[in-house]
Amino acid sequence: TIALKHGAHRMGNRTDADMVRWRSLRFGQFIHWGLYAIPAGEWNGKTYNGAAEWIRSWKEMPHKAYDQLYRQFNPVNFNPQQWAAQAKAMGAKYMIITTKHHDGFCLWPSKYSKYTIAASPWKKDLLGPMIDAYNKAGIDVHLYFSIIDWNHPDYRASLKNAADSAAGKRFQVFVKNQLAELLQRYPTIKGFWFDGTWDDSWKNDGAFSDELEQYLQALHPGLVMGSRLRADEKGARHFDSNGRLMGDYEQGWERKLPATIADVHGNDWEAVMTVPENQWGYHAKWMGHVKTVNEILEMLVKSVSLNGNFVLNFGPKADGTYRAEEQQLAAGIGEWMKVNGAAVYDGTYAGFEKQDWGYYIRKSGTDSVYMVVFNMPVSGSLRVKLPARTELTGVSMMQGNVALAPEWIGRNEYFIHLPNKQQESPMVILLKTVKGENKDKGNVEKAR
Ligand SMILES: COc1ccc([C@H]2[C@H](O)[C@H](O)[C@H](C)N2C)cc1
Repeated sequence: TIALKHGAHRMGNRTDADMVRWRSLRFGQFIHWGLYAIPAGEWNGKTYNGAAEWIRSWKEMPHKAYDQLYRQFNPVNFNPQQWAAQAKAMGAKYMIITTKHHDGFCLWPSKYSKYTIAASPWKKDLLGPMIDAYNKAGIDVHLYFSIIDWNHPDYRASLKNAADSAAGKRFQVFVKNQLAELLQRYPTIKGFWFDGTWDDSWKNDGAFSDELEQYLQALHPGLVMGSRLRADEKGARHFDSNGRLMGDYEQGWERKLPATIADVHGNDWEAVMTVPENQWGYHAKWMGHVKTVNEILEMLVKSVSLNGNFVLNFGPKADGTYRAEEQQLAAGIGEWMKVNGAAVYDGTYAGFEKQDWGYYIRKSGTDSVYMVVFNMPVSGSLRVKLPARTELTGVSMMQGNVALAPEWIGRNEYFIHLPNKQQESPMVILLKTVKGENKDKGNVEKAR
């Protein structure tokens, strides 16, 4: 291995209470909200085909015009209690809110910037009421913070000369001050979700990102921060130059999921997902495919089956309301989670051989294994192959707690014959297992 001062400092996952909690939550809500919701992907009658929150980088959008939008930001229909109730009904257990996106506009009245909500017609802090409402609803809050800041005069994508380096140093002080300010103002937040850390100015100062992580942990012990914050002193990001994960979980799964358990290398990880193909902030015209309830449920269940968290993104309008598609999606997901959430919360990789019908999820630290069926076989019979030294002591449908009698079909394999092959939504079956020898057939009958 290469000697590193600013690479990973920990082998293996964190095991402290704050990380155990983060891992148990499994399902989060991302919220991208800011000035970009005003143009909403359109300007001067033209539609921007990129991500709405990046419209300032569009050649048709003059920077000056974008930078004046704060004068119009007045979310008169903002209702944080309603937002929290919607998230709770959906079954989200944590929420990540954009404190400031790459445009640098702060949703809180930061004393380190003039480009904040205090300068808008709304004037008042938006983060505090949100954090209070979500915490009251029993939902943890994490803060998204973009290092890239298109508004700040000292931001540099790369440091080309002494003047750049001086600006870069001033900018690092600004970043540290704003983060400390957020922790001081919002002491109940559980983590930071860093973004905009791909520019050379950041990548080439791994030492700063390392010191910043340690500074924030010292200020707020237990804080959960993903790998996106970090570079090592050789410019390696997420994974250091020895291939070891930096930060508390792998944070690279953006609009994509790992395929198999091998892809996650035993690390904690989290996937973040948009409802359309690539829109985080509110875009008036969603183009292309909009994901359905069952598609999102499969991504959530697959993530948990591979030991990860899944976060679904919402982009509120400039007035503080949600578009109908997002409201319907939240409600539909919530309906399924109300009945089947036990299979998701506190879920982990089960250690069973993957089958085509869907995913296994083990309730953390127990012998209870859930089968979440997405692909009903034409036979209506679900194949289960038990891992070594595992015996099956009970099988039941989650819905209605109906007992099922599996058929032993040789060695460590069983068929679970389902009475009804029809399925409109993912079906959950609970397997009770015990550690033991894979004795001869029918040990389920004996155990009954
Ligand atoms: C492909 O380059 C990207 C894609 C997404 C992003 C930003 C999005 O604006 C959103 O905030 C997402 C979480 N982040 C990675 C930045 C650069």
